[in-house]
Amino acid sequence: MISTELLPINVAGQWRLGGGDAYESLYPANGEPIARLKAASLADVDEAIVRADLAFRTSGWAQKLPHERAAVLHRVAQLIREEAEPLAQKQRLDNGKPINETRALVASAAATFQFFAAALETLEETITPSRGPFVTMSVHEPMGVVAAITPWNSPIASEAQKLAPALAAGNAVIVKPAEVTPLMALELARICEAAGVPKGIVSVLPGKGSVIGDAITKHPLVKRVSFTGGTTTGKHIAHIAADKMMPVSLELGGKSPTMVLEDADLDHAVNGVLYGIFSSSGESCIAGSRLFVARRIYDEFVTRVAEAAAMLRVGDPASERTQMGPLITAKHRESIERYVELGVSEGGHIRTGGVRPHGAAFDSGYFYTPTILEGLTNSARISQEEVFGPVLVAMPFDNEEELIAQANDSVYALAAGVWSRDFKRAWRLGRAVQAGTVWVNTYKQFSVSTPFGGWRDSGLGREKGREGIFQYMEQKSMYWGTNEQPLPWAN
Ligand SMILES: NC(=O)c1ccc[n+]([C@@H]2O[C@H](COP(=O)([O-])OP(=O)(O)OC[C@H]3O[C@@H](n4cnc5c(N)ncnc54)[C@H](O)[C@@H]3O)[C@@H](O)[C@H]2O)c1
Ligand SMILES: O=S(=O)(O)c1ccc(CO)cc1
Repeated sequence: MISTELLPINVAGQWRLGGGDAYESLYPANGEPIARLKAASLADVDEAIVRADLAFRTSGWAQKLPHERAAVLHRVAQLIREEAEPLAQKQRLDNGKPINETRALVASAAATFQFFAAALETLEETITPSRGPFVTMSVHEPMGVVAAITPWNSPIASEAQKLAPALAAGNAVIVKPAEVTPLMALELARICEAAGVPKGIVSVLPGKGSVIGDAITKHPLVKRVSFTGGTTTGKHIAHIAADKMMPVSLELGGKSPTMVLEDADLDHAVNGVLYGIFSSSGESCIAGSRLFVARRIYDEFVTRVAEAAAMLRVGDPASERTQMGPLITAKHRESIERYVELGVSEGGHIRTGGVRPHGAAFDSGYFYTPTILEGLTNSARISQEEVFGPVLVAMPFDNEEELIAQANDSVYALAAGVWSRDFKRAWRLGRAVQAGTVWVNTYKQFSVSTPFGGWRDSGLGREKGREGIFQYMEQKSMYWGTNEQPLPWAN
């Protein structure tokens, strides 16, 4: 247990107990409580947003010069790095990911603050070509209060990805973390305050999405929602946003295809496929959950992937040797088990996995074995729906045309992988596959300077990259008259 005391939440700079129901955050590896807190109430939501709006207008945060705000964000990055190990351990407890993964997420959160601090300092507004007796320019203004709604699967990284550009842009930010993983957002708010972000500019309101997230989205003072989570929730938020004429960005689900061609470096591809689906226990939006393998090498390749999957070290997230930890909750594991049963009822057979691991070490946590299904087509429900767990569907293909048709036959279009030594084929497939991100001869690599987002049901808008900061700003075109030529009605 991190603390037996009820943890305070952050209502526009006031650290206090939430007004909602008390609940416990559980360690997915053993189901034991690690923290207790009270969720935000609807009154907390309203108070946080009204006070955030006041802080936006009066704290001076939005008026700071870019290099001054950037200095604060650089300090946030530095403080995250100074506290990296305790943060990683806390996130391990909150979310159950293996410690090596939580360390990488903490490092990426620091890098994200550093990147947006640098982006802010070097941001250029544009003077546009004039077409009259005036000087024209395009500038950007902060929006006011913006909301960041995040899922449970990569807490500190998802929150940093929204908080850093939104703060860089000069806004006040309401963070609504997933109910089951509230700790990292609270830690980031504490660090932002310590680094010099004025009180009231960051709030953290944990609680049920359908209540707290909904109220935040509908609030008239909230000028933008940046949402990461499931597609159904994202569509619901998009409807609310349409009614408010509010811009949204939606980072949603995926069912990403990985394509392995006959000429691929198979050692490399086996590792890439395993990492793509089984890292983070498959609880990853970009999990490579549909594997298409050239028929000529299908048996050999899938045998190698299945043998390696069965050898993955599933277990204690605290151990540096662990490759796959537990799933997030007992309920989520049940949903994955139902998907595997569905796959079997649709005609699939389990090549490996498909069970809970046995042994005392696993009894009270939410563990599941790396699972591969074969014998299914791309139109099976388990090939079409996001499982969000360690379940791979493997399918052979006969030619490129059929491969692309199947890879693109999905409501999702978030990511894709291509494995081939033939540059021309890899280029052709990489350009033909419909996805927000394509990895060629690698998978699940990220750079904060490269935009990320999905097509179709995988989302709207892009995060990261220098342009990511503009999501949180309104654009303004300015015309400066030069008085060289009178307006038509001049007297
Ligand atoms: N594309 C990406 O970048 C990306 C990254 C990570 C996860 N995801 C997706 O997230 C999903 C898993 O996360 P999840 O189960 O937490 O998703 P979710 O949609 O259930 O919840 C995400 C967040 O939205 C909140 N929420 C729920 N209902 C809401 C409502 N009506 N109004 C406002 N907020 C609401 C939740 O409390 C949580 O904070 C998967 O589909 C995964 O693919 C996408
Ligand atoms: O693998 S995930 O944790 O789902 C994830 C989160 C965010 C991003 C965007 O940088 C990519 C993958």
